[in-house]
Amino acid sequence: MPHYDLAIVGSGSGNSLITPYWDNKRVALIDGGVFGGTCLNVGCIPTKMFVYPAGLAAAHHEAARLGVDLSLDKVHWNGIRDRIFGRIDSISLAGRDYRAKELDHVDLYEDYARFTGPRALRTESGVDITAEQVVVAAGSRAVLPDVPGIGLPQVHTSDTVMRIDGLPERVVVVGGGYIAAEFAGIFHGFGSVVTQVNRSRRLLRGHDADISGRFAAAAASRWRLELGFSLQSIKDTGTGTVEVNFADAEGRPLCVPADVVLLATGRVPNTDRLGVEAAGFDVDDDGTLAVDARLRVLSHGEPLDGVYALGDVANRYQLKHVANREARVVAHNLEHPDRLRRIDYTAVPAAVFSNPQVASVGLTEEEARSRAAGGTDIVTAVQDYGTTAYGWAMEDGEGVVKLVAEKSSGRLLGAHILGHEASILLQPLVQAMAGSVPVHELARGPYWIHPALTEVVENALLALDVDLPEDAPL
Ligand SMILES: Cc1cc2nc3c(=O)[nH]c(=O)nc-3n(C[C@H](O)[C@H](O)[C@H](O)COP(=O)(O)OP(=O)(O)OC[C@H]3O[C@@H](n4cnc5c(N)ncnc54)[C@H](O)[C@@H]3O)c2cc1C
Ligand SMILES: NC(=O)c1ccc[n+]([C@@H]2O[C@H](COP(=O)([O-])OP(=O)(O)OC[C@H]3O[C@@H](n4cnc5c(N)ncnc54)[C@H](O)[C@@H]3O)[C@@H](O)[C@H]2O)c1
Repeated sequence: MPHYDLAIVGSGSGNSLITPYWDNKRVALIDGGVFGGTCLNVGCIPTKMFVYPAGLAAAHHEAARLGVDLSLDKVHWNGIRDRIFGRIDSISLAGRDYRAKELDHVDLYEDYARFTGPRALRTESGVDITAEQVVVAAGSRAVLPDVPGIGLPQVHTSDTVMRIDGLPERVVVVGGGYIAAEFAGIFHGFGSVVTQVNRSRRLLRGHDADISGRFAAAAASRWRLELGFSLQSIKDTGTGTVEVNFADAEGRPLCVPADVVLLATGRVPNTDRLGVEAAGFDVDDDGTLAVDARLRVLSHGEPLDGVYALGDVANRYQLKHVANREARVVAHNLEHPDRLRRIDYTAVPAAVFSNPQVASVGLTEEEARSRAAGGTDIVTAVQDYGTTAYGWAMEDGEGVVKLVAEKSSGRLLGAHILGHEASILLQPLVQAMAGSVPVHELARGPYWIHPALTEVVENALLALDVDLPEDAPL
């Protein structure tokens, strides 16, 4: 039975753990899927490679408002698709070949595996592996509603929809989260007729209510949006298209014809496919592997030495920058078992690369008010892009920055932005929250470039009614 110094399940964020430290040791890297995991192959990277040209294609809508006539002549979907995957597939393949062929100390098992003990695994093809230390980086997968027609060839998840042949004329997007928002933006930008249908009445749940409300209004002004409808069935019309059937809480039906259906109804951690019972690993209520602050997997509430988990299988964020940070902590802890470091989840930001973009960090207004200790005053500021010079230049009537802070300390508790380049505008606010820079220092300390769009962030900070110390910058 092969025995390793380190066994890693999952070649996404798990791949980065094979540092030079392991050069003279034996490492098993196990992945039954495409080498490189979700972000590279079917997630962050290809989606954003579609988002960018879709944004260019959508520019004619905005240009008309500004007195510039543009037209969208043609979208070469297959060309765009082949350019994107020509690049991505070769990166994945090169990574695979490097691990499989060029590194003598690494064995790549291209197979799914299940645990038979806390440091023992069996691959699907029956190879038993043991290791001194183990990392579970097995990610998550799309959940599919159990309805008739789910297996039709017109029905996709984010794993397959980016590879379809030809730009579909009519797309139905089912769901109201990140993935639904991003793909509705992509297909709308390219000129497909998009219908987005979501079960709950709120899009981008978990976001600040003002922002999700504004996002829903923006979405409804671009594509057809139906809220409060749950998917019932998908029917083959026999002509190459489908009918997508929904019903609301009262049973009222909604039927939308489509060439392509995208199911974006959430993702679940792959914990259930790992044999966690045999390993004795604890699982949290949300299905993620239970870990301590040092990212050691728990068994009966106690951390297992040398057994770590990271990424979507172990956290509720489902974000690549979180998985990457966790991978750095785990890499350190594997190499320094006597000096274990803890993960810090302070100020984790997220962005939805839809049209418009949404970005946020920290608490929503509702969360801040419900969590505030007695006597703590919560203050908010809402600043429209359209109130700043750059917003005038854009004739923007949609973008907004919303900030949430503690009045007495000037501590920024949350920042929520919707609009052009929201993900970039958010970053100084993330920096401030991570570095505990109070609102008055961030607003009045550094110069803010005039008349850049960042002035909307500066003005939102200045508008927050926080208590100023006497020596606050002017
Ligand atoms: C469409 C889409 C867009 C996204 N966009 C963004 C974005 O813009 N920004 C962002 O921050 N995040 C984004 N995400 C989320 C991000 O991709 C994930 O959070 C991140 O990739 C998770 O990394 P991971 O290492 O945990 O898992 P993965 O990268 O999924 O790696 C897990 C690997 O484990 C393998 N595996 C699973 N089970 C087993 C087993 N039993 N045996 C062997 N191998 C196994 C899988 O084949 C897979 O390769 C997006 C996700 C999707 C789906
Ligand atoms: N830019 C990014 O950072 C990015 C992009 C994509 C994905 N992600 C990550 O991937 C994760 C998964 O994204 P997601 O959008 O699939 O999940 P999600 O959980 O955010 O959204 C799922 C949506 O589907 C709806 N839904 C569920 N069942 C339904 C049904 N039967 N009929 C109609 N609607 C239904 C829900 O109401 C919800 O709005 C996110 O949590 C996110 O962290 C991140």
